[in-house]
Amino acid sequence: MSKTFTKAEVAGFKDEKNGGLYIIVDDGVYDVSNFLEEHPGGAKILKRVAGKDASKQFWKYHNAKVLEKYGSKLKIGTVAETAKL
Ligand code: HEM
Repeated sequence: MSKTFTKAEVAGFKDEKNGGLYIIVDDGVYDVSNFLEEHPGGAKILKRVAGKDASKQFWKYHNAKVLEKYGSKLKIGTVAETAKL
């Protein structure tokens, strides 16, 4: 089940009580709604970047193994626009 999202659509998912929390890492969209309590780095930091592109923060604290392990569980789609300025 993979969907294509625009960044604007992902931006709408930043509230636990209102649809859930999505974050963007590179060109992937991850639903971290049910991962908040499980996240070793804490729920607070994920809530802070919810709805946004958190690639920079993600790669600061994790390596590719993290996405290999959790990616299939949390990834719900990809972002349509990948252009970086
Ligand atoms: C798909 C999303 C994410 C997953 C699956 C994930 C998973 C993990 C895992 C498994 C760890 C344990 C350390 C390790 O094994 O490397 C961790 C630690 C951590 N994560 Fe995340 N994380 C995600 C997103 C984020 C984001 C977006 C941030 C920052 C905004 C963040 C900040 C941290 C921090 C600060 C730690 C603790 C590092 C430490 O104590 O050394 N994580 N995360």
